[in-house]
Amino acid sequence: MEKLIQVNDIVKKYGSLSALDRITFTIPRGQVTAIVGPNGSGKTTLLKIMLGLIDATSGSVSIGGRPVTSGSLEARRKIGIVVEDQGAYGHMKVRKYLRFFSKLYGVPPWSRQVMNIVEALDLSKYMDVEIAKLSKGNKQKVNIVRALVHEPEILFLDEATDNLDPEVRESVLDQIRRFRNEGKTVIMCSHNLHEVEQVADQVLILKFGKLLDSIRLDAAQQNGATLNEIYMSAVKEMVHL
Ligand SMILES: Nc1ncnc2c1ncn2[C@@H]1O[C@H](COP(=O)(O)OP(=O)(O)OP(=O)(O)O)[C@@H](O)[C@H]1O
Repeated sequence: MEKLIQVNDIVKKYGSLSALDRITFTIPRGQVTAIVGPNGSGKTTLLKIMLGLIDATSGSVSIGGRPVTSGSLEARRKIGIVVEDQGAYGHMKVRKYLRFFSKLYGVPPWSRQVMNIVEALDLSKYMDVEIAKLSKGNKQKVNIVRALVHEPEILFLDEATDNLDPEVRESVLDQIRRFRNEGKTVIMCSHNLHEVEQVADQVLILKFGKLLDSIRLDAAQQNGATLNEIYMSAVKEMVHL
């Protein structure tokens, strides 16, 4: 498997708090990696460092062999990001918003692929509605389409299926599978282990900023273990010293 992302000995401190404590792992190209762990275990902090949105206290991240630091714009063109509540553009109608982001990335709006995603997420009927007036779930769907307008190579999702009804959640999981089947790479944080089990190849378990385990799901499944069992035993064993 080709290594795409290398995370090496990352430490992130907020004052005396170690939000991340010597985290090292690799992410293979063309696979789905899920980061799971209890609230406050450091998942979002880790994603932000991998994206170059914040700097680590020490350690390094590279994507495709190139170091990521805050402000490394070149890497960002290859990346799509879905986080909850991207705020700011609420006054825009969905159509204008998506067109705006296509322009920003210098890609033509309404490629067949983008239209397919709009349809798959059942967003067509909301194209002329202001984003501020959409339900949380529909806002999140717009976030997902926006993250894909420039056809990125790598998709980062932070709790992306929160607020989605079961049917739409399933279509988002389908989009993740489709993306992966095109040889692209997905990194997702989620509290929903059932969902993770359906789409992930690799699962990283964090607690108190430490990486407790890195699991290949196909191997775990061959051994008859469910992700829920593995997760519960890992997080219960780990106590804060
Ligand atoms: N800007 C900040 N300043 C101070 N502490 C922070 C900051 N951002 C995060 N933290 C702390 O770092 C730790 C890890 O937070 P993080 O948001 O990465 O966890 P998480 O695993 O994503 O949590 P959740 O599952 O609740 O979203 C927490 O203790 C959090 O309070």
